[in-house]
Amino acid sequence: MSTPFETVPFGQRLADAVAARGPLCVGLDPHAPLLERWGLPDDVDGLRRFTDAVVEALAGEVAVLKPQSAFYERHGSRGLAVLEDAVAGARAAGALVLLDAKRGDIGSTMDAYADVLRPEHPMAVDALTVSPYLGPGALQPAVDTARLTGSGLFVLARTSNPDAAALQSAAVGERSVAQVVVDTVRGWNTPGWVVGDPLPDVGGVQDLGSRWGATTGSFGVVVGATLRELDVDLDGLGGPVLAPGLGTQGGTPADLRRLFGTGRAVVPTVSRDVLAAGPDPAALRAAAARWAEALG
Ligand SMILES: O=c1ccn([C@@H]2O[C@H](COP(=O)(O)O)[C@@H](O)[C@H]2O)c(=O)[nH]1
Repeated sequence: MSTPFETVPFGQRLADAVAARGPLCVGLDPHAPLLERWGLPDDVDGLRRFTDAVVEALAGEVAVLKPQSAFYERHGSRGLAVLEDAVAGARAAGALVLLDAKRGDIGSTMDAYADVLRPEHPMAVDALTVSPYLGPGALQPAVDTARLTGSGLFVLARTSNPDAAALQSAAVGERSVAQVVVDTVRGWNTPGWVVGDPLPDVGGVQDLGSRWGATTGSFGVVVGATLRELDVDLDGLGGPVLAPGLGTQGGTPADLRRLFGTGRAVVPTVSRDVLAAGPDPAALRAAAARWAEALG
């Protein structure tokens, strides 16, 4: 694929969107019980009506929309067509689109997964969630594509599900798995660093480039708002933190402040707790506004 580029990198576009609209990300998770609650059938027609309603209500309001790919894939190619239209519609209305697909594989396959970050892709998105389970180096093709196209990645580090620590807090030498992930992403946000290089020395500078602003990098991590304590060191990350787990999974705005304080570039993301307010567009907007205010 040949590729024209976003002239402004994802990290800067995200910082600009947050400045204009606040940091809230709303997830599109059209699971069957939710469609039923909205009075919609669990089929492609229901999926489209749900998705159009959420995009219509929120794409002009929130900084980021995060469609969960699984809920579209389960409806086959027609479900993916709904997702393609939603991504285009959301971006046209000014929201950044983070595709939550948690991709991760060996290099050649990762390269293909990363094509969704190219502007000429039928579902071109601004950023993608990726899984580091095959090793940080396996994600390099996605990093290269993101750099080339001015898009972003969020890497699973300390996820919001209750049993995540069983793997993510396991020790690799002196660090946890999650810390290796965070440190790798810190490297990606450092110009010139490649996997295998010594980690950049942040010299004790907290949040070097991690606050919103011109220095926000395009590579972020996922750290759940459900953690009892922040057991990874995010200092000097240089990029944003996507924080899921709010609302239905039990995380609260107070948890977010306890874990991350106020000085980091955190994107809190809420799906079910906002979507449950639909299908009325005003009610959806009000639910998102309530979260935005509580998180403010
Ligand atoms: O650690 C993670 C990473 C991603 N998710 C995704 O978020 C939504 C669930 O959001 P709710 O606000 O709880 O409805 C879903 O798409 C997950 O795959 C996560 O929950 N935790």
